[in-house]
Amino acid sequence: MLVHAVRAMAAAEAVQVIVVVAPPEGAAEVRALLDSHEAPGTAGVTTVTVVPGGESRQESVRLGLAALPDDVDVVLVHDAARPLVPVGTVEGVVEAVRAGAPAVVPGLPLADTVKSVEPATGAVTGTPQRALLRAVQTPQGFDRAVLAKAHATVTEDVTDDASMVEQLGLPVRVVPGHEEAFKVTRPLDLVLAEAVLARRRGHDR
Ligand SMILES: Nc1ccn([C@@H]2O[C@H](COP(=O)(O)OP(=O)(O)OP(=O)(O)O)[C@@H](O)[C@H]2O)c(=O)n1
Ligand SMILES: C[C@](O)(CO)[C@H](O)COP(=O)(O)O
Repeated sequence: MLVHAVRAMAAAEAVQVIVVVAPPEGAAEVRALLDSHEAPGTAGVTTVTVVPGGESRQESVRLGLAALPDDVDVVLVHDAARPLVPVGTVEGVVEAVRAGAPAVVPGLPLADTVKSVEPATGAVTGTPQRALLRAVQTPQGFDRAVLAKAHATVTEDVTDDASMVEQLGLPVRVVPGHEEAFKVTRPLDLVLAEAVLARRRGHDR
């Protein structure tokens, strides 16, 4: 998945530097893995750096940020668990940041109705209006200074970087996400990922 995720990011013309944040004890293994798999279509990529991660997701992002060259002013934070994000989605996020948005997330409308619940009892506490909800994906794009400030300010655990920017009171914009940017988390997701890859290989022939 990591190799596919790196390839997906590298395919975007705007992406010039990739920092892979690896499990601290696995950084050498990750480097070797990437070295043994060429990233085709590395349009504008100049470097792929691997750095050891931290104790938490946020700490790992902070370490990745610290490894970026000084001249990078737009940062994408991507999950290796979303290996099939199409290049158009990546480029859409970059364009929106370059157009002036401090933080940008790709998102899709929901097919399911969502309930909030009391986890201990399962009691439903509300039904948010579905039309107002979006399931957000990665890469999430940021003005670098904004992301750095968010990481220097917010200490509570969050599940995405954009919510840290929300906590700063700055606007976060949603741009169209893509079904193929789904997170490969459950066994069925792997089946779907194989099917998407098989279809893409078929189209390449
Ligand atoms: N020290 C850590 C811990 C986590 N992560 C990142 O945070 C994500 C979430 O980690 P975790 O909460 O452990 O959940 P997942 O492994 O993603 O599982 P789930 O999909 O159930 O959330 C990981 O995938 C990884 O990208 C990290 O970079 N550094
Ligand atoms: C960032 C994210 O992909 C947005 O949907 C998601 O929150 C990541 O969750 P994870 O548990 O860190 O994989």
